[in-house]
Amino acid sequence: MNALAATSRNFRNAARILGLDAKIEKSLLIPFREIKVECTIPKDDGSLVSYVGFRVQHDNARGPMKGGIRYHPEVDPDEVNALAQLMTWKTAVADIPYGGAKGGIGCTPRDLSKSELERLTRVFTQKIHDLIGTHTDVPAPDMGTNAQTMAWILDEYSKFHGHSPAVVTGKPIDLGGSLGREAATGRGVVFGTEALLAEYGKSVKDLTFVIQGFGNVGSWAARLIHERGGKVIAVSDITGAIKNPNGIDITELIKHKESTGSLLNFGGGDNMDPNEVLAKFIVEAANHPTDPEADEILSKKGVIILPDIYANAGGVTVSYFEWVQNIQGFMWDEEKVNNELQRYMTRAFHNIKNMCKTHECNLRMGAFTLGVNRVARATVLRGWEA
Ligand SMILES: NC(=O)C1=CN([C@@H]2O[C@H](COP(=O)(O)OP(=O)(O)OC[C@H]3O[C@@H](n4cnc5c(N)ncnc54)[C@H](OP(=O)(O)O)[C@@H]3O)[C@@H](O)[C@H]2O)C=CC1
Ligand SMILES: O=C(O)CCC(=O)C(=O)O
Repeated sequence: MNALAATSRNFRNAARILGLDAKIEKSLLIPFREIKVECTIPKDDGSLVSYVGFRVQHDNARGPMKGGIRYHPEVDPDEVNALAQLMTWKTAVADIPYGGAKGGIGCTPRDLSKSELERLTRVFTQKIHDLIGTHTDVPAPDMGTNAQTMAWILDEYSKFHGHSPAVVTGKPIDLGGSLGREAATGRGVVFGTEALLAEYGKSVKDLTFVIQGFGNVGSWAARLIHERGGKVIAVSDITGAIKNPNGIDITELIKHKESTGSLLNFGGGDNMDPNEVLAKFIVEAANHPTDPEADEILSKKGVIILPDIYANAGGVTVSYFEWVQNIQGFMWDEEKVNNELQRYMTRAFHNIKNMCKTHECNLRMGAFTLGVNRVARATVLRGWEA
Protein backbone atom coordinates (compact mmCIF):
# COMPACT_ATOMS: atom_id res chain seq x y z
CA MET A 1 0.00 0.00 0.00
CA ASN A 2 1.46 3.38 -0.92
CA ALA A 3 2.02 6.09 1.67
CA LEU A 4 -1.07 8.09 0.68
CA ALA A 5 -3.41 5.09 0.78
CA ALA A 6 -1.98 4.05 4.15
CA THR A 7 -2.25 7.54 5.67
CA SER A 8 -5.77 8.03 4.34
CA ARG A 9 -6.75 4.64 5.77
CA ASN A 10 -5.55 5.67 9.23
CA PHE A 11 -7.43 8.96 8.84
CA ARG A 12 -10.66 7.17 7.85
CA ASN A 13 -10.37 4.81 10.82
CA ALA A 14 -10.00 7.83 13.10
CA ALA A 15 -12.97 9.55 11.43
CA ARG A 16 -15.07 6.42 12.01
CA ILE A 17 -14.04 6.18 15.67
CA LEU A 18 -14.92 9.88 16.14
CA GLY A 19 -18.21 9.51 14.24
CA LEU A 20 -17.19 12.42 12.00
CA ASP A 21 -19.76 13.87 9.61
CA ALA A 22 -19.21 12.28 6.16
CA LYS A 23 -18.86 15.66 4.41
CA ILE A 24 -16.24 16.90 6.90
CA GLU A 25 -14.40 13.60 6.49
CA LYS A 26 -14.36 14.01 2.73
CA SER A 27 -13.25 17.65 2.85
CA LEU A 28 -10.42 16.97 5.33
CA LEU A 29 -8.87 14.44 2.97
CA ILE A 30 -8.68 16.79 -0.01
CA PRO A 31 -5.47 18.85 -0.06
CA PHE A 32 -5.77 22.63 -0.20
CA ARG A 33 -3.21 22.98 -3.03
CA GLU A 34 -0.71 20.75 -4.87
CA ILE A 35 2.22 22.46 -6.55
CA LYS A 36 4.56 20.82 -9.07
CA VAL A 37 7.45 22.73 -10.65
CA GLU A 38 10.35 21.96 -12.98
CA CYS A 39 13.66 23.17 -11.58
CA THR A 40 16.27 23.44 -14.33
CA ILE A 41 19.82 24.34 -13.30
CA PRO A 42 23.27 24.39 -14.89
CA LYS A 43 25.53 21.71 -13.39
CA ASP A 44 29.12 22.62 -12.48
CA ASP A 45 30.28 21.12 -15.82
CA GLY A 46 27.97 23.51 -17.75
CA SER A 47 25.35 20.91 -18.77
CA LEU A 48 21.67 21.56 -17.98
CA VAL A 49 19.69 19.27 -15.71
CA SER A 50 16.07 19.36 -14.59
CA TYR A 51 14.52 18.16 -11.32
CA VAL A 52 10.86 18.00 -10.33
CA GLY A 53 9.88 19.82 -7.14
CA PHE A 54 6.63 19.48 -5.18
CA ARG A 55 4.89 21.37 -2.40
CA VAL A 56 1.59 20.00 -1.16
CA GLN A 57 -0.37 22.30 1.15
CA HIS A 58 -2.85 20.05 2.87
CA ASP A 59 -4.90 22.09 5.36
CA ASN A 60 -4.86 25.51 7.04
CA ALA A 61 -7.89 25.41 9.34
CA ARG A 62 -5.72 25.79 12.49
CA GLY A 63 -3.10 28.18 11.08
CA PRO A 64 -0.37 28.61 8.45
CA MET A 65 0.61 25.37 6.75
CA LYS A 66 3.88 23.90 8.04
CA GLY A 67 6.22 21.13 7.02
CA GLY A 68 9.65 20.19 5.78
CA ILE A 69 11.20 19.95 2.32
CA ARG A 70 13.04 16.74 1.50
CA TYR A 71 15.65 16.07 -1.18
CA HIS A 72 15.51 12.38 -2.02
CA PRO A 73 15.50 10.27 -5.22
CA GLU A 74 12.19 8.58 -4.28
CA VAL A 75 10.18 11.78 -3.75
CA ASP A 76 6.85 11.41 -5.60
CA PRO A 77 3.54 13.31 -5.52
CA ASP A 78 1.62 10.66 -3.56
CA GLU A 79 4.28 10.45 -0.91
CA VAL A 80 4.51 14.24 -0.53
CA ASN A 81 0.71 14.34 -0.33
CA ALA A 82 0.71 11.73 2.46
CA LEU A 83 3.47 13.54 4.35
CA ALA A 84 1.58 16.85 4.06
CA GLN A 85 -1.54 15.22 5.46
CA LEU A 86 0.49 13.72 8.32
CA MET A 87 1.76 17.25 9.12
CA THR A 88 -1.84 18.45 9.53
CA TRP A 89 -2.55 15.78 12.14
CA LYS A 90 0.91 16.18 13.74
CA THR A 91 0.64 19.93 14.35
CA ALA A 92 -2.82 19.34 15.81
CA VAL A 93 -1.53 16.55 18.09
CA ALA A 94 1.24 18.88 19.32
CA ASP A 95 -1.41 21.60 19.69
CA ILE A 96 0.59 24.25 17.86
CA PRO A 97 -1.31 26.78 15.70
CA TYR A 98 -0.49 25.38 12.27
CA GLY A 99 -1.90 23.31 9.46
CA GLY A 100 0.12 20.88 7.35
CA ALA A 101 2.28 20.93 4.22
CA LYS A 102 5.28 19.08 2.82
CA GLY A 103 7.65 19.54 -0.10
CA GLY A 104 10.31 17.66 -1.90
CA ILE A 105 12.62 17.56 -4.88
CA GLY A 106 13.39 14.27 -6.62
CA CYS A 107 17.20 14.31 -6.52
CA THR A 108 20.13 12.55 -4.87
CA PRO A 109 21.71 15.28 -2.74
CA ARG A 110 24.94 13.41 -2.14
CA ASP A 111 25.56 13.40 -5.95
CA LEU A 112 25.24 17.22 -6.17
CA SER A 113 27.96 19.72 -5.27
CA LYS A 114 27.20 22.45 -2.73
CA SER A 115 26.86 25.07 -5.48
CA GLU A 116 24.51 22.78 -7.48
CA LEU A 117 22.37 22.29 -4.36
CA GLU A 118 22.31 26.05 -3.83
CA ARG A 119 21.20 26.72 -7.44
CA LEU A 120 18.52 24.02 -7.18
CA THR A 121 17.19 25.44 -3.91
CA ARG A 122 17.11 28.98 -5.28
CA VAL A 123 15.27 27.94 -8.48
CA PHE A 124 12.74 25.95 -6.43
CA THR A 125 12.19 29.01 -4.20
CA GLN A 126 11.75 31.29 -7.23
CA LYS A 127 9.00 28.97 -8.48
CA ILE A 128 7.06 28.76 -5.20
CA HIS A 129 7.79 32.10 -3.47
CA ASP A 130 4.31 33.49 -4.15
CA LEU A 131 2.68 30.47 -2.51
CA ILE A 132 4.68 30.31 0.74
CA GLY A 133 4.99 32.98 3.45
CA THR A 134 5.18 33.67 7.20
CA HIS A 135 1.39 33.45 7.56
CA THR A 136 0.59 31.04 4.72
CA ASP A 137 3.09 28.19 4.46
CA VAL A 138 6.39 27.90 6.36
CA PRO A 139 8.91 25.27 5.13
CA ALA A 140 11.62 23.58 7.24
CA PRO A 141 14.31 20.89 6.84
CA ASP A 142 13.54 17.20 6.31
CA MET A 143 15.54 14.31 4.85
CA GLY A 144 18.45 15.51 2.70
CA THR A 145 18.03 19.19 3.64
CA ASN A 146 19.42 21.20 6.55
CA ALA A 147 19.95 24.68 8.02
CA GLN A 148 22.04 25.75 5.00
CA THR A 149 19.17 24.84 2.65
CA MET A 150 16.83 26.99 4.77
CA ALA A 151 19.33 29.90 4.61
CA TRP A 152 19.24 29.79 0.79
CA ILE A 153 15.41 29.72 0.79
CA LEU A 154 15.32 32.68 3.20
CA ASP A 155 17.76 34.66 1.05
CA GLU A 156 15.96 33.95 -2.24
CA TYR A 157 12.49 34.56 -0.76
CA SER A 158 13.67 37.86 0.80
CA LYS A 159 14.73 39.15 -2.66
CA PHE A 160 11.03 39.12 -3.61
CA HIS A 161 9.37 39.99 -0.31
CA GLY A 162 11.93 41.83 1.85
CA HIS A 163 13.74 40.34 4.84
CA SER A 164 11.45 37.58 6.13
CA PRO A 165 13.16 35.40 8.75
CA ALA A 166 9.91 33.65 9.76
CA VAL A 167 9.25 32.29 6.26
CA VAL A 168 11.33 29.20 7.05
CA THR A 169 12.39 27.46 10.28
CA GLY A 170 15.37 25.26 11.01
CA LYS A 171 17.62 28.16 9.93
CA PRO A 172 21.20 28.69 11.08
CA ILE A 173 21.31 30.51 14.45
CA ASP A 174 23.03 33.51 12.80
CA LEU A 175 19.99 34.01 10.56
CA GLY A 176 17.34 33.79 13.27
CA GLY A 177 17.32 30.03 13.85
CA SER A 178 16.32 28.80 17.30
CA LEU A 179 18.75 27.34 19.76
CA GLY A 180 17.82 23.68 20.14
CA ARG A 181 16.10 23.25 16.72
CA GLU A 182 18.80 21.05 15.23
CA ALA A 183 18.49 18.53 18.07
CA ALA A 184 14.75 19.06 18.56
CA THR A 185 13.31 16.11 16.66
CA GLY A 186 15.71 13.66 18.33
CA ARG A 187 15.16 15.33 21.72
CA GLY A 188 11.38 15.17 21.25
CA VAL A 189 11.72 11.47 20.36
CA VAL A 190 13.50 10.91 23.67
CA PHE A 191 10.92 12.94 25.67
CA GLY A 192 8.13 10.94 23.98
CA THR A 193 9.94 7.67 24.72
CA GLU A 194 10.34 8.67 28.36
CA ALA A 195 6.63 9.47 28.65
CA LEU A 196 5.78 6.06 27.13
CA LEU A 197 8.25 4.11 29.26
CA ALA A 198 6.97 5.78 32.45
CA GLU A 199 3.61 4.05 31.76
CA TYR A 200 5.44 0.71 32.04
CA GLY A 201 7.51 1.70 35.08
CA LYS A 202 10.67 1.81 32.93
CA SER A 203 13.23 4.46 32.09
CA VAL A 204 15.75 5.02 29.29
CA LYS A 205 18.70 4.03 31.48
CA ASP A 206 17.24 0.52 32.12
CA LEU A 207 16.89 -0.39 28.44
CA THR A 208 18.72 -1.25 25.25
CA PHE A 209 17.99 0.58 21.98
CA VAL A 210 18.41 -0.05 18.26
CA ILE A 211 18.20 2.90 15.87
CA GLN A 212 17.35 2.79 12.15
CA GLY A 213 18.74 5.89 10.39
CA PHE A 214 21.65 7.96 11.62
CA GLY A 215 21.15 11.40 10.09
CA ASN A 216 19.81 14.41 11.98
CA VAL A 217 17.04 12.65 13.92
CA GLY A 218 18.68 9.26 14.49
CA SER A 219 22.07 10.59 15.57
CA TRP A 220 20.57 13.14 17.99
CA ALA A 221 18.23 10.54 19.49
CA ALA A 222 21.21 8.18 19.89
CA ARG A 223 23.34 10.88 21.52
CA LEU A 224 20.61 11.83 24.01
CA ILE A 225 19.80 8.20 24.88
CA HIS A 226 23.53 7.59 25.44
CA GLU A 227 23.70 10.73 27.67
CA ARG A 228 20.83 9.37 29.82
CA GLY A 229 22.60 6.05 30.35
CA GLY A 230 20.53 4.05 27.82
CA LYS A 231 22.51 1.44 25.89
CA VAL A 232 22.39 1.78 22.08
CA ILE A 233 23.29 -1.72 20.88
CA ALA A 234 22.66 -1.42 17.12
CA VAL A 235 22.47 1.38 14.54
CA SER A 236 21.76 1.29 10.79
CA ASP A 237 21.99 3.75 7.90
CA ILE A 238 21.58 3.40 4.14
CA THR A 239 24.96 1.60 3.87
CA GLY A 240 24.24 -1.14 6.46
CA ALA A 241 24.21 -1.74 10.22
CA ILE A 242 26.52 -2.27 13.16
CA LYS A 243 25.99 -3.83 16.60
CA ASN A 244 27.70 -4.04 19.97
CA PRO A 245 25.76 -5.83 22.74
CA ASN A 246 27.80 -3.93 25.36
CA GLY A 247 26.65 -0.56 24.00
CA ILE A 248 28.00 1.61 21.19
CA ASP A 249 30.04 4.73 21.96
CA ILE A 250 27.81 7.18 20.07
CA THR A 251 30.27 10.11 20.15
CA GLU A 252 32.91 7.93 18.48
CA LEU A 253 30.35 6.55 16.01
CA ILE A 254 29.35 10.07 14.95
CA LYS A 255 33.05 10.88 14.29
CA HIS A 256 33.43 7.62 12.31
CA LYS A 257 30.34 8.36 10.18
CA GLU A 258 31.52 11.94 9.53
CA SER A 259 34.95 10.80 8.39
CA THR A 260 33.93 7.71 6.32
CA GLY A 261 30.32 8.55 5.28
CA SER A 262 29.15 5.15 6.62
CA LEU A 263 28.54 3.31 9.89
CA LEU A 264 30.21 0.17 8.59
CA ASN A 265 33.63 -1.02 9.81
CA PHE A 266 33.37 1.00 13.04
CA GLY A 267 36.06 -0.17 15.47
CA GLY A 268 33.63 -0.16 18.44
CA GLY A 269 31.14 -2.70 16.96
CA ASP A 270 30.52 -5.44 14.39
CA ASN A 271 28.77 -5.13 11.04
CA MET A 272 25.33 -6.81 11.00
CA ASP A 273 22.31 -7.50 8.75
CA PRO A 274 20.08 -4.35 8.90
CA ASN A 275 16.95 -6.57 8.69
CA GLU A 276 17.67 -7.96 12.16
CA VAL A 277 17.00 -4.54 13.72
CA LEU A 278 13.65 -4.71 15.66
CA ALA A 279 12.51 -4.27 19.27
CA LYS A 280 9.66 -4.56 21.84
CA PHE A 281 8.82 -0.85 21.73
CA ILE A 282 8.98 0.93 18.36
CA VAL A 283 9.28 4.70 18.39
CA GLU A 284 8.53 6.12 14.95
CA ALA A 285 11.10 8.91 14.73
CA ALA A 286 10.71 8.80 10.91
CA ASN A 287 7.52 9.69 9.03
CA HIS A 288 5.33 6.78 7.96
CA PRO A 289 7.92 4.05 8.61
CA THR A 290 5.30 1.30 9.25
CA ASP A 291 2.82 -0.01 6.65
CA PRO A 292 -0.69 -0.73 8.01
CA GLU A 293 -0.15 -4.47 7.38
CA ALA A 294 3.08 -4.39 9.42
CA ASP A 295 1.26 -2.36 12.07
CA GLU A 296 -1.26 -5.19 12.50
CA ILE A 297 1.40 -7.91 12.59
CA LEU A 298 3.47 -6.02 15.17
CA SER A 299 0.38 -5.30 17.29
CA LYS A 300 -0.50 -9.01 17.33
CA LYS A 301 3.03 -9.72 18.56
CA GLY A 302 2.49 -7.29 21.44
CA VAL A 303 4.90 -4.66 20.11
CA ILE A 304 3.97 -1.16 21.36
CA ILE A 305 4.30 1.51 18.65
CA LEU A 306 4.67 5.20 19.46
CA PRO A 307 3.28 6.72 16.24
CA ASP A 308 5.13 9.18 14.00
CA ILE A 309 2.61 12.04 14.24
CA TYR A 310 3.44 12.18 17.93
CA ALA A 311 6.94 10.69 18.25
CA ASN A 312 8.70 13.05 15.85
CA ALA A 313 6.61 16.15 16.61
CA GLY A 314 9.50 17.72 18.55
CA GLY A 315 10.98 19.13 15.34
CA VAL A 316 7.90 21.05 14.26
CA THR A 317 7.24 22.10 17.86
CA VAL A 318 10.63 23.82 18.10
CA SER A 319 10.06 25.18 14.58
CA TYR A 320 6.97 26.82 16.08
CA PHE A 321 9.13 28.28 18.88
CA GLU A 322 11.55 29.57 16.22
CA TRP A 323 8.72 31.22 14.27
CA VAL A 324 7.36 32.81 17.46
CA GLN A 325 10.84 34.15 18.33
CA ASN A 326 11.25 35.59 14.80
CA ILE A 327 7.86 37.29 14.91
CA GLN A 328 8.58 38.70 18.38
CA GLY A 329 12.15 39.64 17.44
CA PHE A 330 13.29 38.01 20.68
CA MET A 331 15.59 35.04 21.26
CA TRP A 332 15.00 32.34 23.88
CA ASP A 333 17.86 30.54 25.63
CA GLU A 334 18.30 26.83 24.93
CA GLU A 335 17.09 25.77 28.37
CA LYS A 336 13.76 27.49 27.78
CA VAL A 337 13.43 25.84 24.35
CA ASN A 338 14.15 22.37 25.75
CA ASN A 339 11.89 22.83 28.79
CA GLU A 340 9.00 24.03 26.63
CA LEU A 341 9.59 21.14 24.23
CA GLN A 342 9.37 18.67 27.12
CA ARG A 343 6.16 20.33 28.32
CA TYR A 344 4.53 20.12 24.87
CA MET A 345 5.62 16.49 24.30
CA THR A 346 4.45 15.35 27.75
CA ARG A 347 1.12 17.16 27.44
CA ALA A 348 0.51 15.64 23.99
CA PHE A 349 1.30 12.15 25.30
CA HIS A 350 -1.31 12.50 28.07
CA ASN A 351 -3.86 13.88 25.59
CA ILE A 352 -3.26 10.82 23.38
CA LYS A 353 -3.60 8.44 26.34
CA ASN A 354 -6.96 10.06 27.17
CA MET A 355 -8.16 9.45 23.60
CA CYS A 356 -6.95 5.83 23.86
CA LYS A 357 -9.00 5.41 27.05
CA THR A 358 -12.10 7.13 25.68
CA HIS A 359 -12.09 5.21 22.40
CA GLU A 360 -10.41 1.98 23.57
CA CYS A 361 -7.80 2.19 20.83
CA ASN A 362 -4.04 1.88 20.38
CA LEU A 363 -1.58 4.78 20.47
CA ARG A 364 -1.71 5.36 16.69
CA MET A 365 -5.49 5.74 16.73
CA GLY A 366 -5.24 7.75 19.96
CA ALA A 367 -2.96 10.22 18.15
CA PHE A 368 -5.01 10.25 14.93
CA THR A 369 -8.32 10.80 16.75
CA LEU A 370 -6.74 13.60 18.81
CA GLY A 371 -5.34 15.37 15.73
CA VAL A 372 -8.30 14.80 13.42
CA ASN A 373 -10.80 15.92 16.07
CA ARG A 374 -8.95 19.21 16.63
CA VAL A 375 -8.77 19.96 12.90
CA ALA A 376 -12.42 19.00 12.37
CA ARG A 377 -13.49 21.29 15.23
CA ALA A 378 -11.51 24.23 13.79
CA THR A 379 -12.99 23.56 10.34
CA VAL A 380 -16.57 23.55 11.63
CA LEU A 381 -15.99 26.67 13.76
CA ARG A 382 -14.70 28.55 10.72
CA GLY A 383 -17.98 27.75 8.95
CA TRP A 384 -16.90 25.69 6.01
CA GLU A 385 -20.33 25.10 4.43
CA ALA A 386 -21.18 28.73 3.41
N1 LIG B 1 14.72 16.66 10.45
C1 LIG B 1 13.62 16.85 11.13
O1 LIG B 1 13.50 17.82 11.90
C2 LIG B 1 12.49 15.88 11.05
C3 LIG B 1 12.60 14.68 10.39
N2 LIG B 1 11.59 13.77 10.45
C4 LIG B 1 11.69 12.49 9.76
O2 LIG B 1 12.77 11.74 10.29
C5 LIG B 1 13.32 10.91 9.26
C6 LIG B 1 14.82 11.19 9.16
O3 LIG B 1 15.00 12.56 8.80
P1 LIG B 1 16.39 13.31 8.98
O4 LIG B 1 17.15 12.71 10.10
O5 LIG B 1 16.09 14.75 8.99
O6 LIG B 1 17.09 12.96 7.62
P2 LIG B 1 18.65 12.81 7.27
O7 LIG B 1 18.74 12.95 5.81
O8 LIG B 1 19.46 13.71 8.15
O9 LIG B 1 18.98 11.31 7.70
C7 LIG B 1 18.32 10.19 7.16
C8 LIG B 1 19.07 8.94 7.65
O10 LIG B 1 18.36 7.78 7.28
C9 LIG B 1 19.29 6.86 6.68
N3 LIG B 1 18.55 5.96 5.81
C10 LIG B 1 17.98 6.17 4.61
N4 LIG B 1 17.39 5.05 4.16
C11 LIG B 1 17.59 4.10 5.12
C12 LIG B 1 17.25 2.73 5.24
N5 LIG B 1 16.57 2.10 4.27
N6 LIG B 1 17.63 2.04 6.37
C13 LIG B 1 18.30 2.68 7.36
N7 LIG B 1 18.66 3.99 7.28
C14 LIG B 1 18.31 4.66 6.18
C15 LIG B 1 20.27 7.76 5.98
O11 LIG B 1 21.46 7.04 5.70
P3 LIG B 1 22.76 7.78 5.04
O12 LIG B 1 23.28 8.71 6.11
O13 LIG B 1 23.69 6.66 4.83
O14 LIG B 1 22.24 8.49 3.84
C16 LIG B 1 20.47 8.83 7.07
O15 LIG B 1 21.33 8.36 8.07
C17 LIG B 1 12.52 11.22 7.99
O16 LIG B 1 11.46 10.30 7.88
C18 LIG B 1 11.97 12.60 8.27
O17 LIG B 1 10.79 12.86 7.53
C19 LIG B 1 10.45 14.01 11.17
C20 LIG B 1 10.29 15.17 11.84
C21 LIG B 1 11.25 16.24 11.76
O1 LIG C 1 9.86 21.69 11.43
C1 LIG C 1 8.94 21.68 10.62
O2 LIG C 1 8.30 22.67 10.33
C2 LIG C 1 8.49 20.43 9.92
C3 LIG C 1 9.28 19.19 10.23
C4 LIG C 1 8.75 18.07 9.40
O3 LIG C 1 8.80 18.12 8.19
C5 LIG C 1 8.13 16.94 10.05
O4 LIG C 1 7.75 17.03 11.23
O5 LIG C 1 7.97 15.90 9.39
